[in-house]
Amino acid sequence: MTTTAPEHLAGDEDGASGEGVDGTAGPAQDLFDQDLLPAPPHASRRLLGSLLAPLRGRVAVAAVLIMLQQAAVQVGPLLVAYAIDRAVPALRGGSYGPLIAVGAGYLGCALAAGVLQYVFVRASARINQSVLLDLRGRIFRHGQALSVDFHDRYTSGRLISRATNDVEALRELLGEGLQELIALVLATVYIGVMLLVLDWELGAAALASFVPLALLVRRFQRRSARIYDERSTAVAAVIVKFVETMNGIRPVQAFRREQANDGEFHRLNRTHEKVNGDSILEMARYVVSSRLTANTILAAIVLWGAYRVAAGELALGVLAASVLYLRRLYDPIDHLGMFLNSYQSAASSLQKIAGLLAQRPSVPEPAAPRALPEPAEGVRGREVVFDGVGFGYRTGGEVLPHVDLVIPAGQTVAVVGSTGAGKSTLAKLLARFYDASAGRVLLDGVDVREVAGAQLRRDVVMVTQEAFLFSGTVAENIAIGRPEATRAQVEAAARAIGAHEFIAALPEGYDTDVRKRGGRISAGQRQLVSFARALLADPAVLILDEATSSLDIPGEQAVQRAMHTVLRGRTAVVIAHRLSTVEVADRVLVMSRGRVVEDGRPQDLIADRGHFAQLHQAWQDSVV
Ligand SMILES: Nc1ncnc2c1ncn2[C@@H]1O[C@H](COP(=O)(O)OP(=O)(O)OP(=O)(O)O)[C@@H](O)[C@H]1O
Repeated sequence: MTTTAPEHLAGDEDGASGEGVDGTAGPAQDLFDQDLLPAPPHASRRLLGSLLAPLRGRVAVAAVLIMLQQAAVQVGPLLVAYAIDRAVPALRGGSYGPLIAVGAGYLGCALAAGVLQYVFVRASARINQSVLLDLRGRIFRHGQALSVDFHDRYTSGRLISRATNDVEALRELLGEGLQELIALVLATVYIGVMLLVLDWELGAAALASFVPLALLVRRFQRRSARIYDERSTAVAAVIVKFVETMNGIRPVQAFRREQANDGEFHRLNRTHEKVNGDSILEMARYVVSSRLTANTILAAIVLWGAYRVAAGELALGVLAASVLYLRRLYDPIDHLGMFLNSYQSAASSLQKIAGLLAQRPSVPEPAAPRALPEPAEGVRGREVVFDGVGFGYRTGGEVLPHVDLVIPAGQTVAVVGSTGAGKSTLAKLLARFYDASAGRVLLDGVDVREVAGAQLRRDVVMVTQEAFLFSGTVAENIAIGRPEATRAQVEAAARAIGAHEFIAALPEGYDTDVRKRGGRISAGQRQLVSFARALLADPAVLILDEATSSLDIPGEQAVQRAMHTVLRGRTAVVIAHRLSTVEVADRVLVMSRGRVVEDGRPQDLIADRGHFAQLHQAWQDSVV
């Protein structure tokens, strides 16, 4: 099943610029439309192995415990046979000893089995919790480590589904299913041996009865594997739709999408329900057919056994014990179905998680990072070079055909151009959210692909329009790029860009939690906070992508004033729609269809009467 609609969410989440929506080729049939991502063979088995490997010792202890527990449980029918064939005749002869021994043995075994089970359940619960803790952590870390390119295509709803629904499926398997299976396998082995020891003919017949039962199990397993794949995809689709709608609740309500969304959600919900129904039906079919088969076999064995008892070939106690053993074997056959259900569910979930974890960042860390040279005395910025850079998003056509550009250290460059011209893309290549498909982006002569991620994030900071705030206080949000900053430094940064007044007016000032009521912060204020954040991070290269677009005129003027201070000495790339922003620039680049079509000082470009002159005129007209 494919869920194309949620892909739009990726664009919305990524940034407010509506990326991916007007992509040239459009994200038609992307592999990422599917839940199952490509993974190397046996990836899920290897994943499970790597999760259990550190717990080897504990797994071994749990295995010994369950073996002992099953041994204690399976002695019961043997004691019954002894009671019927030996203790009862002895009692008739006046000897109580054997019967007392049987009673004491039965009690002792029951006690031992109970204690062992308790210890085993505790041990295996600890193993399960460790595995799940590890797995959830891995999914989260991996999701964070994967490049923006991955998140453009794989929606956050799917990621949530992996970390919740799929981990939960594994929890069910490890929690209950696996314990039952181990107990069942061990019981089968013990009972098989006991039956053969008691009476080899009866034992052989009982073991042969496994053939039809195994065939039934196999058929059920095959069918439920398919159903479980469908089920986990259907669950993910429901989650994706839910997350998409709730994340975009404002546009949903603004555009009256509720009814259409209801319809779509209902459809996905129904698909989920139907797949669930199929799974229950399949289970019911299996339970009925396996019970019928088991009971028929049991009836045949009882008849045959009774005939042999009558003929004096078999002791009554042995027949009774054999029937008890067989019942113990056949009774859990329903559970085996349930176990197989949770096994299928977990196997399909594990495969999806393994597929996710097998993804490698498209913007990898360099194997041998190169340090950026120490800046020259008095220089804060770095030289930026685009050397024959070409780029296209994976889901679209070519966006930047060929860019050659040199920005000397300390220069402020404004990038202007029509919507979709490639301005943000240029900036994102510089911040290395994506890697160029051709050519190189150089920082002080070093290819950004060779710079360690940590250094690059320190040296190149991008402030975007969305101005995302993390949960936490305003001060923490400003200090994100420099957590060691003192409160005085945080305040100084806020003052420098004119954010101090509104922050001081918040209920708890800099300590106001931005996610709590009362800490609600407007779009413009969010931009001021993220601007202060960038200032405090003090990068060598600052990219402002429409960073002042949500500010009102006084707010913007405050930022304009601050910009001169903020940008002085550093290299800055300012993507601007407003004339006022361009005024701070030493140089203007005009982009059209991924190419730099004009490049020069603002006043020179105005004099040249080209694109920029026209834009400039239009701006001036709109201001008047
Ligand atoms: N994540 C993405 N996946 C696919 N295509 C994308 C993505 N982001 C942008 N594009 C496409 O690349 C082209 C350039 O987009 P870009 O955001 O760089 O333009 P822009 O000049 O910054 O536009 P705007 O001024 O509207 O923000 C557009 O056609 C856009 O649809």
